[in-house]
Amino acid sequence: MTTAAVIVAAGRGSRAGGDRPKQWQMLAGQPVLAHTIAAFRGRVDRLVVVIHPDDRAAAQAIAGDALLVEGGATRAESVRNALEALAGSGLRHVLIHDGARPAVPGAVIARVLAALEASAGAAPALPVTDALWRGDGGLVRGTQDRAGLWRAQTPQGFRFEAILAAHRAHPGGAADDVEVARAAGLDVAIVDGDEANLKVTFPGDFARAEAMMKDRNMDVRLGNGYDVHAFTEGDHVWLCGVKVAHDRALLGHSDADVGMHALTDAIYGALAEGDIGRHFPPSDPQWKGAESHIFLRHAAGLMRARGYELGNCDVTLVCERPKIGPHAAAMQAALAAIMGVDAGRVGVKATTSERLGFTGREEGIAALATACLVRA
Ligand SMILES: Nc1ccn([C@@H]2O[C@H](COP(=O)(O)OP(=O)(O)OP(=O)(O)O)[C@@H](O)[C@H]2O)c(=O)n1
Ligand SMILES: C[C@](O)(CO)[C@H](O)COP(=O)(O)O
Repeated sequence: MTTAAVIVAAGRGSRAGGDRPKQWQMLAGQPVLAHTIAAFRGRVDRLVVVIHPDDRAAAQAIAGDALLVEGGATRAESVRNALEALAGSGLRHVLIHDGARPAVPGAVIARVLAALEASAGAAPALPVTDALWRGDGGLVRGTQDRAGLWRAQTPQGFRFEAILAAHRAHPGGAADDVEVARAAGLDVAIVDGDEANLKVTFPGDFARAEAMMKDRNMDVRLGNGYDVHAFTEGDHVWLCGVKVAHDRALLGHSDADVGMHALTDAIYGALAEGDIGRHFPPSDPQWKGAESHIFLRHAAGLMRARGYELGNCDVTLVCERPKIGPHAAAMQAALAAIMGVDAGRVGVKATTSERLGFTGREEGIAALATACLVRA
């Protein structure tokens, strides 16, 4: 395991108003916190959500496999509780994010992760663009030079052991984890933040966050993939990540998983990134006999690096035999795990070609796939 995300959501949201804490109010049909958790799925190896003890039942309903940890009286205490819960698990990096920032773009998370390769800490921020005043009693009393001033956002990322030690040594009262890290002498790189990554703080922020999400959901990309592999002698085939016993095998440079290849090409297609052959040339001997999850994992990684997430995908296998129905659920689960998405976003089905053509004559298997990518 290398990277975890800690999502702090134990506050009471007193400034946001409403009949429940802001992270439990609805936004685009789901609790604020459900959007925040979804933004990190598939991007980190482990998720921790820090909750208030009163919210355990609500949190269990949306947390999936995330670890739930109880928070403290301040944000810093909540973060510390999560870091202590992760201590000793061999983590390299940790991203610490406000549960109240539900519209964090995937590209911001990717920028923080990339910057951590060269720095002990990295955090997104936006430069201050408005003039700054000091005011008192309703009057402007002075001005403040804005040069070099930034508006801090999250996720703030750190080498795990370094930020754990920094929190243990800090006296408390820090506004964020960058302050804690700097107090311990760590360098923190600034990466580009995003206006969409606003923190829901006041009542009007719910509508702003929802508008940001709607704009983003309009950026939809479709890709299709098609692949064929011929039968040869053997006793099993690999289809959509599942080994299926059969009286033939599929012939190919890799493991010839025709369904996974079609899906991988559909994702590359949606990104205008060519096909598997461009990224893993068949002329390169290192890919001989390669397991196809390497290709699909790469396509899913590229999708996230470009700031997209999988809306859904659908694979159709065309063959007379083997029968796919009994394996379809396992295939959905295998593809979903490789791409880091819920199985409900992955369709796998099959058809025969009514004994017509090369699939009908059982000379090989064909596969078609469609992938829908949405701006993360
Ligand atoms: N004891 C606390 C306080 C805050 N937070 C979390 O830290 C994030 C940023 O804090 P803020 O926006 O100040 O949230 P609240 O403390 O809930 O809001 P308010 O100050 O308006 O009460 C939020 O996701 C909040 O849930 C936390 O986990 N534990
Ligand atoms: C961590 C933070 O989101 C950085 O902008 C912020 O400091 C926490 O929120 P608060 O409103 O300052 O409590």
